[in-house]
Amino acid sequence: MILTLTDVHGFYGKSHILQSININVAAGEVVTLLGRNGAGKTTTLKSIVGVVPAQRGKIMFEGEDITCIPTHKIAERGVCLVPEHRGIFKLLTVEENLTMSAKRDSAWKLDDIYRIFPRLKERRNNGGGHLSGGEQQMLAIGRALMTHPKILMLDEPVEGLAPVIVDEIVAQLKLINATGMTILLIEQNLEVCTQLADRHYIIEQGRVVHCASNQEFLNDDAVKDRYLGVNLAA
Ligand SMILES: Nc1ncnc2c1ncn2[C@@H]1O[C@H](COP(=O)(O)OP(=O)(O)OP(=O)(O)O)[C@@H](O)[C@H]1O
Repeated sequence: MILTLTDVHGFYGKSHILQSININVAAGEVVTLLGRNGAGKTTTLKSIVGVVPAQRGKIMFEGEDITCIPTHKIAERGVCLVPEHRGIFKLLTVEENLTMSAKRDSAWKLDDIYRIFPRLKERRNNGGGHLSGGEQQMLAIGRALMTHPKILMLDEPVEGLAPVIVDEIVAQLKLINATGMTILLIEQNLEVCTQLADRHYIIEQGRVVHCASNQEFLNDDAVKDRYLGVNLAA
C-alpha cells in the first residue's frame, strides 16, 4: 500500500469530525471517497496533508509515518492535494501557473501537460483569470503534476462543470492514471466515480462505513440508496 490511514481521528476545535477513518490505497489505484455533504471527506484529505492533523490514529505514506510531520514536508514526499477551489493565480498566465511550482526533477514537463491538456497549450499565454471553470480545473491538475506527486488527491474536480467538459476531464484523469499515478478522489458524480475508480470508500459522520470494489459497488443498489441517497427509482 502506498497510503494507509488507520483509525484516524480529527477535530475542528472541539468538534470531533473524523471519528475513525480507515483507508488503504495501493500504488497505481484510483480510489474514491463517497458520502453525503458534511460526512468528512474533505477533512480526511486535509488530515492526510496535515492541514487538519490527526489527533489519533496513524497515516503511513510509502512505509513512512507522516501523521505528525508538517504539511510542507508531506508535500515534499509527493502527496499533492488539488483543493476544491483550485487556487489558480489569476494574474499569471497559464504557462506561468504551470512553471512556478514545477520541480526540476519532476517526470512531468510542460510538454507532457500540454499533451494531456491541449486546451492549456492553446491558452498558454492567457491569464489564469480568463479561463473557464473546466480550464481552471485542468490547470490546477496540470500544476499539481508539475510538482512531481506520487499521489494526486482531488476534491470534487468536476463539480459545476458542463457534461462535455466532465467527459474531457475524466478522459484526462484516465490518461494520468495510465502513467502509473495513484489517485484519491472525492466526487459526488457517481457516473464519474464508477468510470474512473478501482475501489470506493463510503464515509458517514466521520467514519468509513463501507468499502467496495467498483464492480461490487455498481451492483449494489442498496448501498447507494442507504449511504448516498441516490434515488434509484427516479
Ligand atoms: N473549518 C471548519 N471549522 C469547523 N467545522 C468545519 C470546518 N470545515 C468543515 N467543518 C465541518 O466538518 C464536517 C465535515 O466537513 P467536510 O468538508 O469534511 O465534509 P465533506 O464530506 O467533504 O462534505 P462537503 O461535500 O459538504 O464538503 C462538517 O460538519 C463541516 O460543517
